[in-house]
Amino acid sequence: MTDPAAPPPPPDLSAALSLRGLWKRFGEKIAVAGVDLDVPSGSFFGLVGPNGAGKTTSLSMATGLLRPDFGAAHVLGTDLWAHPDEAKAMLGVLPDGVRLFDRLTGAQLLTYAGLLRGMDRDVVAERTADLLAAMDLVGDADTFVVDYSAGMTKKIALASAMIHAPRVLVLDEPFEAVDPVSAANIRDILRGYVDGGGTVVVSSHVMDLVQRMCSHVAVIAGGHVLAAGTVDQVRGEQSLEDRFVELVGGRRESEGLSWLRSSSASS
Ligand SMILES: Nc1ncnc2c1ncn2[C@@H]1O[C@H](COP(=O)(O)OP(=O)(O)OP(=O)(O)O)[C@@H](O)[C@H]1O
Repeated sequence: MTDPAAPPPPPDLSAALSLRGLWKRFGEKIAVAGVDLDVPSGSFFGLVGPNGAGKTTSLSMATGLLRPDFGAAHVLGTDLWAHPDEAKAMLGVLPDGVRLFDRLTGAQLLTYAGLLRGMDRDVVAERTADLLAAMDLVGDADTFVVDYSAGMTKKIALASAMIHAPRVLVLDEPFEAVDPVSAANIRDILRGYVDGGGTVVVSSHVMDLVQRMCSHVAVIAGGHVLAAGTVDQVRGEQSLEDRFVELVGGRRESEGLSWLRSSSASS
């Protein structure tokens, strides 16, 4: 946990993402309370934490979607809030609760994402075809995104985040609503991306997936980082899930819901 009085250490300019002293308050609610975090370049980094822990708020501030009240974020040594264009060119982001231009078809949306990034039209066409194939969306390339299922929408949003071949991918819950075969395909794509020198940051509630897939993990709760390091360092001799529960606490006895048990229903 960060001592609010202590100045944060200087950023790690070699890290893919280096967050220092990030704070965010919404009205009375302090969502993020002094997050310091380094995501090593070339890592597959999992961000885990209970509901409302501050994961999405931290990732939004780390990727230029939300301005912090205090603190700084560096992307591969570039100060995000001082040089947003330069830093954002290196980032691919799958935000939480994606809102897309859904009156476009899947193919049009990818083309639009590539052209917005200033890419050459031929390269965009080639990558659009590759990404549609990789995401198993070729058959729905000409369907409007508004008519996509939740999992298909997640996949086309992920493809949009990748079209400019960013050096760092930041993905908020990328596997939510995605079917197991597509999830396995996406995991393969992400592993290949990391093997090729990219860095992936994923937030997830699925501990087993993070333990299997990620090289590094940070546990965040109450707006603070409780533990961070390699997955083995953080989990020690336990499973990541057990370690998470130990760090975060919060297991509740369900006695309070005795009225929900049919055997005790009397009124
Ligand atoms: N725009 C907002 N206005 C007010 N409160 C907000 C806003 N965004 C987030 N919060 C609050 O900040 C806290 C952290 O939210 P955040 O979405 O970052 O959590 P999270 O760890 O991503 O949660 P989850 O796992 O449930 O997605 C929560 O208490 C949330 O209610």
